[in-house]
Amino acid sequence: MRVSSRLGAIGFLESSGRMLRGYSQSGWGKQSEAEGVGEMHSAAATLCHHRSAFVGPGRGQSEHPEGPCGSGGAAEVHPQLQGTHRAGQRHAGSLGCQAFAASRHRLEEHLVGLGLGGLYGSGVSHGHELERSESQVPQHRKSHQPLHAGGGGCSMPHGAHQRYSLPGDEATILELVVLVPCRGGPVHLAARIYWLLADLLCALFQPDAHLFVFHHGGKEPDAQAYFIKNDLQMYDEVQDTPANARTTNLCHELGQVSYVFSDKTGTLTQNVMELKRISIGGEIYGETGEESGFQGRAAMLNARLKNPSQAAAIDAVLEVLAVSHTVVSTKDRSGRMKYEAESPDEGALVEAVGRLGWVFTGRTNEGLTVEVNIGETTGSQTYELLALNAFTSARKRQSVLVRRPSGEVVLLVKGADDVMQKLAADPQSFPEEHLRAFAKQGLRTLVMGRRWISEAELRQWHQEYTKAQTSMQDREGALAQVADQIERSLETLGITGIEDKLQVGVEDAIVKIRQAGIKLWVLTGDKLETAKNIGFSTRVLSSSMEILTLDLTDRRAFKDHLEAVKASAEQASNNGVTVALIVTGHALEEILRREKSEANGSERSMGKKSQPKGKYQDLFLEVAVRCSVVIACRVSPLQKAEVVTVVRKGVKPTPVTLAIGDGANDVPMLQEAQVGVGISGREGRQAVNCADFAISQFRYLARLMLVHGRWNYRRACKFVIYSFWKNAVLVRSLAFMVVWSCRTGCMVMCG
Ligand SMILES: Nc1ncnc2c1ncn2[C@@H]1O[C@H](COP(=O)(O)OP(=O)(O)OP(=O)(O)O)[C@@H](O)[C@H]1O
Ligand SMILES: [Mg+2]
Ligand code: NA
Repeated sequence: MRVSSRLGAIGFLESSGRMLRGYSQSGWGKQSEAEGVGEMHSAAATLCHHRSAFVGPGRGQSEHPEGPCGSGGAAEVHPQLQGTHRAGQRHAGSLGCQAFAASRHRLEEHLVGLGLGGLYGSGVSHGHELERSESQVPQHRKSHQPLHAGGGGCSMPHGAHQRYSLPGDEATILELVVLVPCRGGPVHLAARIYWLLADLLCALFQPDAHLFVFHHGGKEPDAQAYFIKNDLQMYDEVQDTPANARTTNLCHELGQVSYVFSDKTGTLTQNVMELKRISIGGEIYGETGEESGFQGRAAMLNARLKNPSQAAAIDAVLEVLAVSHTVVSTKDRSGRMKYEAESPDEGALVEAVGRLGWVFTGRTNEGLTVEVNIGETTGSQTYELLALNAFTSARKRQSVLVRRPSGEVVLLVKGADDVMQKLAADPQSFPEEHLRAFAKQGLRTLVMGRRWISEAELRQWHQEYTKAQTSMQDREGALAQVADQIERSLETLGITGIEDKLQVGVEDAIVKIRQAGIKLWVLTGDKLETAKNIGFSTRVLSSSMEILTLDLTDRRAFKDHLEAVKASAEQASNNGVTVALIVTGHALEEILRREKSEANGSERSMGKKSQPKGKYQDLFLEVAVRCSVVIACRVSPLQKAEVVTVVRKGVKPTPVTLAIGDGANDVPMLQEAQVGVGISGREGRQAVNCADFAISQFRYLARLMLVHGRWNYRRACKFVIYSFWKNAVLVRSLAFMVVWSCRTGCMVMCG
């Protein structure tokens, strides 16, 4: 098709209605800009030399004094014009595109006649140009179709060619040619369009990495957490508990952990307690061995018969075990006693002592009843419960004040060896040797004691006890204080050795964790020897290690002691020997003891904001960072948390810490570490409820950190990079869009 004449400009009015811009199509991005109708003509004139030409109206009516807006200019068709006509391509822009060749005044008249003059401007050429082109048009149709009204979008295809002649002036031809800007042919265009669209689609339809990784509030299901929850290799069939991720946004932290703080009892061990040995009056009954249960029954009964004083000592121990506890009993259908204990130690003891002839049968309003079938007084006995001083990890002991069936008032106590030694009436005759023997076998030890209480003391003390019980603030502290008043000068009766077997697979998990270069700290409320023994059997400690012990024997010499330990740690680590440190609760207390601030006035105002450092905190850390294993024993729940804080804040660069525990005494530690892992064990759900992850066996920790943690961390890293890329792509496609559409905002599409 030959085209006789046309205009060459693209013009539009900005929404203000004032500014007119004409854009040249000579190469995209190149533009000539003109303001005002008058200048549009010159803009159009320059455009005439180029193959594409548009006249586009702005939206709405121009307020320009010269009338309808518009632009354009008549021009000769560029020789290439015909080559660019391609059917099937559309200009889908928001501008109406018209090209006219006409003489200006006639066109204007005509457009007004068509009712379009207000909306469409016209670019016109001079008649002589038109005349010349007319001769090249062999045939023209008359057409009075209205042009696209409204300026809201022209959907005429590329190459659309319409002619108009003005009424009564057949010689003047309006010719409308819609040209889609294109350079380089259809393949080029198609490639560009494809690329642009693909780019935009990529950018717009990618899931947003930010949203995915960082912006979830904990309850939303998260893919990473899903993998953890559904990992069959972390599912405990026996207890029917899968792993659980309670805080989903910590999943990737699992892969960066460099310090693990672990509890001992119930975390490394099963928390399935069994009484194995008892020391009474210088004699040890029972043995540790493969057979389950207490094996010293026969020997004990024998000793009872032979020696009356030993018999009394044995009865006294059994009495404490059967009466001083918080166990609740129920009878099952077959009439057998079943015990529910908050403390697994107590459960095991009550169970074992029942087999030795002191069966705890239950609690009533009056007190607790015991079925005795050993010794002189047999049958059901009721002990009136006068007071209960509950066990706490800080007190490390528990006692009951009871009135025996025979009428005497007695305080029955059991607790950790070190506190019981302090409370003993005669600390010198404390059976330390047996204690050490039990602990070396990895047994948990408890010491039994008692004191006869006079009626007068009972009356006076009980008043204080009732007051403390009803105190409105810090009741626990008040109760502990009154308990301290009565728990003193105890007669030491005996020691129990309770076995708590290691969990399956703990050794392997610990070896893996240590091979990964992760430092392992075991923090336990249990005593040093027991902890050390468990340390060896879990392979936390090994005989090739240099094991250093930090205890508080003399407060004044403590600094020198610490310096000496530091020197040996340095020497050993320089020689390539792995160093392990065992630190006691007393030593930790001294290390973390805060020095009184010099300016005592400002002490309060400084308050919690800047907690002063512990006295020997830095020195201790210098030792601790050289050790790949640290065992802290006889630590209180608060100290467990403080140790985590010291490492978190003191070690540089700041490490990611993970704490794992099962009991209520681990809760502060779990909350202090960045990642808290609870073991859903036998000590209630407190630890699990405040943990970020819950597993049912220690051995799953290795998989949680080394497999899931690593994967999660890698995924998170990829998402971050992906997110950067996505945004780069988005901006890039917009940038190309701007250039290619000549800043018109018009999208060129295949149609
Ligand atoms: N019910 C109890 N009655 C009396 N003393 C107890 C009782 N339970 C524990 N003890 C003593 O108190 C100590 C501290 O107990 P705590 O619960 O803080 O730690 P743990 O259970 O020994 O160890 P871990 O911190 O590893 O769980 C125990 O080692 C034990 O000697
Ligand atoms: Mg405990
Ligand atoms: Na525990």
